[in-house]
Amino acid sequence: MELYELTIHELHDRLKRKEVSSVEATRALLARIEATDPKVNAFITVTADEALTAAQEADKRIAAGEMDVLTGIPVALKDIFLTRGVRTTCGSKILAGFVPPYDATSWERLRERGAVLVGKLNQDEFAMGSSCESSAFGSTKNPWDLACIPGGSSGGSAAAIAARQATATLGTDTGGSIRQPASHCGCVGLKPTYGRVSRYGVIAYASSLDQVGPVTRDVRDAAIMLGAVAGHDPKDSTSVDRPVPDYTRSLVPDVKGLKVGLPREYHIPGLDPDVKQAMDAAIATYRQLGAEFVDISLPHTDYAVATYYLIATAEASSNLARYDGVRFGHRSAEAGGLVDMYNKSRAEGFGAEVKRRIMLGTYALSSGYYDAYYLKAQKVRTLIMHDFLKAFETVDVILTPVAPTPPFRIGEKVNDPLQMYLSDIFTIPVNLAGTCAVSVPTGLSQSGLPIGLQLIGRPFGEESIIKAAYAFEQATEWHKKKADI
Ligand SMILES: NC(=O)C[C@H](N)C(=O)O
Repeated sequence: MELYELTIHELHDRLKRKEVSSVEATRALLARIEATDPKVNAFITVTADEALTAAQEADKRIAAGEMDVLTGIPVALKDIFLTRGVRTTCGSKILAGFVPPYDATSWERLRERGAVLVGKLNQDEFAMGSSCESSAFGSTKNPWDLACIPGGSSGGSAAAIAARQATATLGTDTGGSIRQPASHCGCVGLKPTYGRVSRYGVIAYASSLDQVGPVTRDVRDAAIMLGAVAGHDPKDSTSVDRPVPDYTRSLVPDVKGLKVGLPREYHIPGLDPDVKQAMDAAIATYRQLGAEFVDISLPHTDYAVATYYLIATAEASSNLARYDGVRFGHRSAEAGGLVDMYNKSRAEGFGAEVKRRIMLGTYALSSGYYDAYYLKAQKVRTLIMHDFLKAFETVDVILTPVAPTPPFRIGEKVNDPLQMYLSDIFTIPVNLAGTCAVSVPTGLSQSGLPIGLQLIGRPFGEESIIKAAYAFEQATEWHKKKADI
């Protein structure tokens, strides 16, 4: 096994036994990035020098016996996390030269435990997209097939894991942005309950939906990363002040008697036959393991995509108002007066998808339309949330596909935003309900591309989805399959 292929817990064991140093592991990953990233384009910025300095520090801590499970582990972050002194672009030209003066809380927590940052990862611009094609820094390719998308918006976070360029990564998920790329790249991706992880220092897209979470090689690593970043942060008033369990204690391969809900509304006509087959096989595996299946209904599912694209765009139009050419980022060189400067800076700095969403959101919030669109969407959101809470009265977890199709080809949906938006049909309701879900590898398509299954838990039920995901992972071999790159 090469050093760059190890999970967090495997590398930790070797570091602990002093078989390898963090500097050696970091060098192995940096060399791997250099060898593979010209093809994959998962990284916007590689922080080689900073990484080696941090790895030396970690080795000192290890030598002094001050070791944590993350000490010396090379990680990479979606370029939406503020990193002090390291350029942070959010995949946008408007922030191309932005160097933040402080760290996001989630990164600060990893850093304090001794994690080593190897770089910042590509993403859809401002996290708006499902394919990583809207980045101003070129699209990321799927390491399983370079002609295909890795998913989005945290496409770089998933591609870097699949290409073995980082031991673990962090992404963000507003409507599926962790789970869908994890599913498309054969990784584990976990979106925690809204409020479980601080959003401080995470560039805001849709603040009532955004949530930070890990993308990893296996479920154990996801549990480790979640435990490290979760918990109350006085700097984010939406982070919830409740104790953080030791999620690794949920790594028990036992689902006997677990009640798993199968929502009837998720049997959509557009479901790809390969995805359907992978789901059927997953259900059979869980049955063999002793889980019980219950037919459930989430009656407002049909409205989820429309509701999401009203709320997310409304919040985005407000959040992105700060990019005005004065406070952050790009300022047009052409501008005459103040208004002209705003207009030109934003016109030059934002890409097409971001502009589309700002316009949609501004329209939905404008007087006369607010009640008809935004307010109505908020009411439907509550109904969707109630659907889930009702379902969780009878089941422990809900099982669904992550995405309706395996990874599609680069360019296939770029000119058809509606088709692109439908990629998140199974993930969006979870964000609207504010609850948690994980994506786990569950098969390969006819053409050998990864497919993921989604396990949805009740609010703050991360332990139950980790347990169910772990049992499945231990019973199958899918997480051991590797992209041939
Ligand atoms: N950001 C996300 O979670 C992805 C979703 N496809 C969106 O564009 O909004």
